[in-house]
Amino acid sequence: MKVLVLNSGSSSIKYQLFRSHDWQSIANGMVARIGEAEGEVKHKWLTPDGSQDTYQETRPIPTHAEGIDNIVACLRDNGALADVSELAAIGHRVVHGGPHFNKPVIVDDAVVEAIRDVIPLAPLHNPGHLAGIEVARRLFPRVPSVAVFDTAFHQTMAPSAYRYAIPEHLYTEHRIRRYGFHGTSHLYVAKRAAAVLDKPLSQCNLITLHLGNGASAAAIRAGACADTSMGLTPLEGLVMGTRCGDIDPAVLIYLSKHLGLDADQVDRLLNRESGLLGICGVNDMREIDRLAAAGDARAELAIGVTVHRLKKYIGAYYAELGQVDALVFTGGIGENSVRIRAAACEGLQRFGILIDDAANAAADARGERCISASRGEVKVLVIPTNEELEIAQQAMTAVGLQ
Ligand SMILES: Nc1ncnc2c1ncn2[C@@H]1O[C@H](COP(=O)(O)OP(=O)(O)O)[C@@H](O)[C@H]1O
Ligand SMILES: CC(=O)OP(=O)(O)O
Ligand SMILES: [Mg+2]
Repeated sequence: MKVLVLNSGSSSIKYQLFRSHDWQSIANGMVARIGEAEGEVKHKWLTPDGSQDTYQETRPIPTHAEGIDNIVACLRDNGALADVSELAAIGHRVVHGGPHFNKPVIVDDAVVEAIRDVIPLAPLHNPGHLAGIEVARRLFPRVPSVAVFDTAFHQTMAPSAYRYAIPEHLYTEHRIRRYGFHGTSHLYVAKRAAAVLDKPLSQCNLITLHLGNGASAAAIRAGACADTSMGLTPLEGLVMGTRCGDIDPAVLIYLSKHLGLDADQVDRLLNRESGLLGICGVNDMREIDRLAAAGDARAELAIGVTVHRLKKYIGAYYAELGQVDALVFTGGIGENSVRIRAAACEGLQRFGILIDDAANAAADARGERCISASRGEVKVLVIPTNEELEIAQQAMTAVGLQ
C-alpha cells in the first residue's frame, strides 16, 4: 500500500508519497504560487531502476483543486501511483488543531468544522489545509484523509506551562493559551533521539530545537511535551526567518498608539518583516553566515540575537526538566549550521553540554549524528527531521493498517 502526505499551504502544496512496507519515499514535489499568473510545478520520483527522475515547469495553477490534480496526474503518469486503489490513506499536515485534537483523526465533516473553527488562531495556515483536505476528499471519496496536527504533541503541557497570565475569560471563552507548533517534527526527532540513546522514549528527557524558517524549542519530559516556545500562534519564541519571536507586548501598543499601525499592519510587520530579515535584511541563514564571515555587522547581529534567544530557551528548559539526556538540533539551520550549533552550546559545560568541535564541523557529515564531546554528560545530537514520514506513519495507524 501507499500513503500520500500533503502539506497544503495558502499558495502552495508540498507532497510526498511513501510505500508502507518499507517506508521508502517514492515521489515528492510541490506546486507553488497557486492563483498567480505563473505557477510553479516540481516533481521528483524514483524510477524502477532506483534512479531519480524529475519534472519541472511553470504554468498557471488557478486553484488548490488544479494543484492536486496536477500532482495526481504526475504520480499516475510516472508510475509512482499507477492505480489510486493502492492508496491506503492521505495524511494532511494541519498546523492548528486548537484544543480539540491530541492525536491524528480520520477527517469527517465534524473534523473539517473543527479545523475551520480555529482559522482565527492560524489565519496563515489553516485555510490552505482545509482547501487541500476538501479537494482530496472530493477527488478520492474512498481514500481516508487523516489530519495530523502540529499542535497535538504539545497537548500534554500542564496548565502552568500553557496558560498566559491574562484574565481567565480570555482562556475560557476565547481559548487564548499556548498551543505550540512543529509538534510532528519534535515528536519525530524525539523518537529518533531515543533510538540513538538506546532507551525507551518514555524514559528520555530532551530539549529539541527545530530551527527552520519557522523555529521552535520543546522541553520533553519522559517522552511527553512539557513546554514549547511557540504560543497561541507560531509567532512566539525563538528568532525566525521573518518572525520576531518573543517581544514585549507593549511594543504592539506602541506601534498602534504612536505609529498609527492597524492590526493588519502590525501582523505583517511582526510575522513577515521581522526576525532575521528585520535585523539584517536577509532571511536565509546560509547567506547571513556568508555575510557575517565577510564582516557584515548587521548579519553578525542577526546571528547574535538568534543565539542569545536560543541559549535562554536551552537554559530555561534545562531548569524546567532538571535533568537532560540530549539536546537535539533539527530543521534546515539546526541540521546544517555549524556556527549556530557551536554558538548555542558555547559556555554550557556546567550544564554538561560540551560540543566536539571536529564532529560539529565535519564537512561530509550527513544524517543522524552525535556531536558532543565524550565527557559531556548531555548528548548533543543532530537529527534530520522528517515530518512527512511521521505524518505518513501516523495516518497508517489512524486507519488501522499499522
Ligand atoms: N548549509 C546551511 N547552513 C546554514 N543554514 C542553512 C543551510 N542549509 C539550509 N539552511 C537554512 O535553513 C533554513 C530553512 O530551513 P527549512 O527547515 O528548510 O525551512 P522550512 O521551515 O521552510 O521547512 C534557511 O534559513 C536556510 O538558510
Ligand atoms: C508552524 C510553523 O511555523 O510552520 P512552518 O515552520 O512550516 O512555517
Ligand atoms: Mg520545514
